[in-house]
Amino acid sequence: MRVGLTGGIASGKSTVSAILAELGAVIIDGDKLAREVVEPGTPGLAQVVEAFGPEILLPDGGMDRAKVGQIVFNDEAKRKVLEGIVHPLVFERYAALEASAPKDGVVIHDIPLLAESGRADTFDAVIVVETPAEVQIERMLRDRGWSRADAESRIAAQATPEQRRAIATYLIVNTGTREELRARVEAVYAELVAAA
Ligand SMILES: CC(C)(COP(=O)(O)OP(=O)(O)OC[C@H]1O[C@@H](n2cnc3c(N)ncnc32)[C@H](O)[C@@H]1O)[C@@H](O)C(=O)NCCC(=O)NCCS
Ligand SMILES: Nc1ncnc2c1ncn2[C@@H]1O[C@H](COP(=O)(O)OP(=O)(O)OP(=O)(O)O)[C@@H](O)[C@H]1O
Repeated sequence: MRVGLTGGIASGKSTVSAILAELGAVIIDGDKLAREVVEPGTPGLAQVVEAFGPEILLPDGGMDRAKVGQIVFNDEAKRKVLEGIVHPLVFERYAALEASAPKDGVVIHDIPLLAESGRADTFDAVIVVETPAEVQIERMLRDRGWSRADAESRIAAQATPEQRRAIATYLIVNTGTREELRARVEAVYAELVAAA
């Protein structure tokens, strides 16, 4: 069973995906793939440098993610350029990983931009993790050291909660404790296994 997992930034996707992994699901992590395709020495990073200039490189040859984030979350056209480079490379990786994933059981595709991609209906089910914007912002200020404006610009670059709800088979509202989150994830996983 192929399941999409999505949610806004800092909504709790990675926490949900870690619980699902403990329960036995196979996880394919979109953010991780998006980092791998621009690692030093990759054709992906060469394309990013061609588009954004060598000033987005760190002295060690890696991509300066903070700098690229500052650029693309304040300029939609530049964000589209970056996405035009990274997303096709990520989808290639997905296809390869999917081909080698086990054919039975539950495979979770953690895709931050699933609602934006228009590909939700290619999955057997979609889990949406939802957290109020104010909580997302507080977490970004606390964990990432970003300014409120940085946090708000990331949220503004993403789908709205209504757009995500529209693709949800299972909605996980993450406003309670971690224990409550775990209980809800366990219930959703039991339903997925029953349907697989
Ligand atoms: C701009 C970059 C360099 C910033 O890196 P940084 O380390 O600060 O963030 P990280 O990659 O950990 O992403 C954190 C979160 O930001 C959000 N985010 C990332 N890219 C985007 C985007 N293009 N549009 C909207 N939100 C995004 C997602 O919620 C993601 O979970 C990086 O996010 C990136 O390369 N983005 C383009 C690729 C992409 O779209 N990735 C997301 C899904 S595949
Ligand atoms: N129910 C909860 N109670 C308290 N803290 C939580 C809860 N759910 C998630 N968190 C915390 O909120 C932060 C963001 O969660 P997580 O990393 O899972 O989100 P994410 O959606 O994967 O984020 P990103 O979009 O940045 O990858 C983490 O520090 C996590 O431990």
